[in-house]
Amino acid sequence: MSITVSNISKSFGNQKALNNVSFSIQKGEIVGFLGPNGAGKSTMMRILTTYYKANSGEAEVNGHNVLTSEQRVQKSIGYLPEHNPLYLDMYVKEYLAFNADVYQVAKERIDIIIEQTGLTVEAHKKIGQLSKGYRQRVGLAAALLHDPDVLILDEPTTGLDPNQLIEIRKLIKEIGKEKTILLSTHIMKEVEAVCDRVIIINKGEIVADKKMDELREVEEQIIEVEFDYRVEEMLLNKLPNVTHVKNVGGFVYEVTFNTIKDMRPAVFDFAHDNELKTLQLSRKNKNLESLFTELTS
Ligand SMILES: Nc1ncnc2c1ncn2[C@@H]1O[C@H](COP(=O)(O)OP(=O)(O)OP(=O)(O)O)[C@@H](O)[C@H]1O
Repeated sequence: MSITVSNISKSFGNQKALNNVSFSIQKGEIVGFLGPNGAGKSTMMRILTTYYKANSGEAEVNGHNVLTSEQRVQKSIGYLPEHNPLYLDMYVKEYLAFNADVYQVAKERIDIIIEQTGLTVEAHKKIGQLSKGYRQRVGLAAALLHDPDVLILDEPTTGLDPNQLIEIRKLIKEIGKEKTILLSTHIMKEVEAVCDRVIIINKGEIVADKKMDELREVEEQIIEVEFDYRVEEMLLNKLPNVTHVKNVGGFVYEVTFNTIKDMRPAVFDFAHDNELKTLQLSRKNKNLESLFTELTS
């Protein structure tokens, strides 16, 4: 296992930021750590990076205990903190050289990392002159310099414009081919775009831990349909793969199916066969977004 967290709790004064949190991450996984503001994502990440000490429980990175083998843990981890603090007056290369010194990394690594993170054309500039997207690349480059096995990225795309966002997600996915990544976010689409697995945290507790493939497979489909007249729910229940029918007011019905096949044509044909007119028909998917809302609202 690259990361193992067992029964971690952490309080700040009276406030419990993490309550008995456990999960593990295998080598090579890209895991999204998803939760609303204040859920405990950064706190968990800071415990893994040894910046915070937990009140109870245990955590290991690459088999090294965060309490008893701090330095080994730090060597195993590349960390991009929230808000990516950088020295804006430093040149990109100068900043990476400074980090290489701190980590006692050979200077040759700098050019390799600059290329890997797509910084080559901007490498001669001062960090303060770079766009936010390129500043994130510098943060990622610094986190990767010592070639860690595990990357911990705290909200790596916050504040980026849509193009930069796509670029940085692409880069993270690319890096994820060789590293284990734990990435925090409150954007569900980000998890869908980048991750193999999602761990949802709410109020300091893990409320879901699922593989993205699993989520896609169990996708439920809800069709909202409005007819021009009342229909017996019993009749709608006879449609194939129906799990639930609900009248949501007037002649509007919500029909839930447990199939990924688009059931709109079947509902349309149903109306025709029963001499009803379809006034409106729309399909909603029970995807990660609804799971997140259900578990965290
Ligand atoms: N150093 C601290 N001192 C006091 N309280 C803290 C400290 N760090 C975190 N907290 C509290 O712990 C809780 C969890 O915060 P945390 O920053 O881990 O959440 P988060 O999920 O990362 O949120 P966000 O998405 O807003 O960054 C919050 O209520 C926060 O106020």
